[in-house]
Amino acid sequence: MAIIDLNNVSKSYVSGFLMRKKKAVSNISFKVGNGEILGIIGANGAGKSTIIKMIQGFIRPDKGDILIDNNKPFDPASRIKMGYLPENPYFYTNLTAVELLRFSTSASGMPKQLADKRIKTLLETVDLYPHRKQRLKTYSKGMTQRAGICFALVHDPQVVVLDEPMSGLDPLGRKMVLDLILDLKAQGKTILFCSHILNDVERVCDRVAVMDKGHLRKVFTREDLGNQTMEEVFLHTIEERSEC
Ligand SMILES: Nc1ncnc2c1ncn2[C@@H]1O[C@H](COP(=O)(O)OP(=O)(O)OP(=O)(O)O)[C@@H](O)[C@H]1O
Repeated sequence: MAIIDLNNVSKSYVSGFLMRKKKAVSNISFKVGNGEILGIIGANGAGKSTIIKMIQGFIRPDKGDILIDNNKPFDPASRIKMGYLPENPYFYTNLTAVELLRFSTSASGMPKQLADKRIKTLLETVDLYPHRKQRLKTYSKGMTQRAGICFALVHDPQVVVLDEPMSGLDPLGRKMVLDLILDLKAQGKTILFCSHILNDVERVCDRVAVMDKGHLRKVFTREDLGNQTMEEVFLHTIEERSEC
């Protein structure tokens, strides 16, 4: 059963002094099944974040439909099911990590005892527990990224959407997050994530979608890769299009 379902979705932005319309994504259709991990890869400006923002219900498509477990993205029934890590997480920096996460658990109505246990486990998993009482303004980029991952997961969402989850992380942090993603998969969560780090995508994704200049060029499984690396398939897909 599809948990994330995009059907013929297009989105343009209007910008600049002349208010020119520019297509960010065109006629995108794909589904992510229950318990599946789909990776989206593509060059800068390919339209990955635009897709994620529409799935989150932050912006609406001009054309086409998006359903999250049969509900529209901006429906509260969808929002409560989703956890989201933005490309550049930014939080109110006078909060400590624990205060930030308590804000999310109380907004989602999680009982306090369960919330405290979950906050502790997550902060330990990403190695932030010793820093839990520090204000976020004292965090490094990688620490903020790890706090953002906890914020995305603390209300125990069924659908997890991660925009560049490895951004700013050192090799240890990257491994930590990859293990966390695999653990979420083992729990049966549905995961969509964008990354420029193709090795990471190859390690964890069941299927990979290649975006290029607002178009979905190809969706392939790990088995489809055969002897090729993810980088070879990616470059080949992009080059094929530019030759057309
Ligand atoms: N708010 C906006 N206003 C105008 N144009 C925008 C806006 N957001 C994105 N765009 C344009 O839409 C296109 C797709 O951008 P998007 O951020 O979705 O790409 P991306 O694949 O996530 O890129 P990156 O890998 O650099 O994060 C780009 O041409 C970008 O300039």
